Amino acid sequence: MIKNIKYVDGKGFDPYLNLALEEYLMQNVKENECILYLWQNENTIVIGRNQNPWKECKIHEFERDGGHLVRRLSGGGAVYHDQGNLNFTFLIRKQDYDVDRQLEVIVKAVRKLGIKAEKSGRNDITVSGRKFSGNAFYTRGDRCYHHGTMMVNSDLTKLSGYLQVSKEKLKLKGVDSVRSRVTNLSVYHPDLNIDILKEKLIEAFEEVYGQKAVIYAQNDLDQKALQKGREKFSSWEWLFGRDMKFQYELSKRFIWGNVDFQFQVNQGVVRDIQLFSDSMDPDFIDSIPEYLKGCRYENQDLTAGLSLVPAAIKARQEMKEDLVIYFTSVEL
Ligand SMILES: Nc1ncnc2c1ncn2[C@@H]1O[C@H](COP(=O)(O)OC(=O)CCCC[C@@H]2CCSS2)[C@@H](O)[C@H]1O
Repeated sequence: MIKNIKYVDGKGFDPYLNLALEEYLMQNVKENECILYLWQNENTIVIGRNQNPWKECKIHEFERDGGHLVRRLSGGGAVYHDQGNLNFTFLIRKQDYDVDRQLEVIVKAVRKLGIKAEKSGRNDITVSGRKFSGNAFYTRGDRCYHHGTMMVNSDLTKLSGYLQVSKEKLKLKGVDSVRSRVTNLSVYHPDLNIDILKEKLIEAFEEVYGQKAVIYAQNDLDQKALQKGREKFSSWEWLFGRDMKFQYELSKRFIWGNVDFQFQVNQGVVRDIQLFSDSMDPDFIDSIPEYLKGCRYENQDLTAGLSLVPAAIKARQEMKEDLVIYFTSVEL
């Protein structure tokens, strides 16, 4: 039985620190307590725990434009966050975990604004058939969380520009583009802003749980533990070094011929590589794989590997240069 409800007002916009705080709150949630954490990220793509970042978004373009990529603990798909999006997390012990009750808080808050929100499918909340909130869930031992997004006035051009959603997935959802699937709450309530939404969420939280929410004392937080969490969430290993076997293919036509690369990447590192080419210099092509094996599957490392390939003959020098130039900017 929930006896205490608490509220955490997220302060910064650093996605790695925010996720560290979310995990910390989960680890520290007490029995009979429900914590509602409201938070925002700046310009971030959050992928699900088991997702392949290279497949889900245009990482290089996004990071070049100042975006942050984050992998969360919960499963599900990739979502885009900016300061027009508010995230909520309910942190709670397993015996009191109740997704319907938690969702009631969200739906009730939005309905207070005169917007007809509805739960839809496995993890969406929609208005007029369009998604403004995606939800995901996580359990560790007897601690759980349920979190979700709420788009108030997010930049939908960026959202659909950086996320790469497969045609199959869109078809499955019965839409033909990412953009047509989502919406902002401000479309239905032009004066809406994040502060008003927060207010309504707290009101609904108190009504659904039948008590006053106490503000969670943030000055008692263990800063060391939070920094450690932040390091984990921002580490290369956590983001890319997952134990996933996958294959990539790249194709490029140069003046001197066509090259098809097939990469086997595991834990972010090229384990195997095959090259197919109609080049007139097969020995040169054959010499490449051993220099790329063991590189990280990222432009800089692959380019560094390629630059070690010996190419004494002038024609080979030119081929090598073409390849290095190609690998400095190709979208992996
Ligand atoms: N911010 C946001 N809100 C709602 N829907 C979004 C958002 N960004 C993208 N999308 C749409 O959802 C699908 C992915 O839907 P899909 O159902 O695959 O995944 C999710 O919903 C996951 C929600 C995770 C919520 C966490 C809460 C705190 S950290 S992230 C994407 O292709 C877009 O069409």
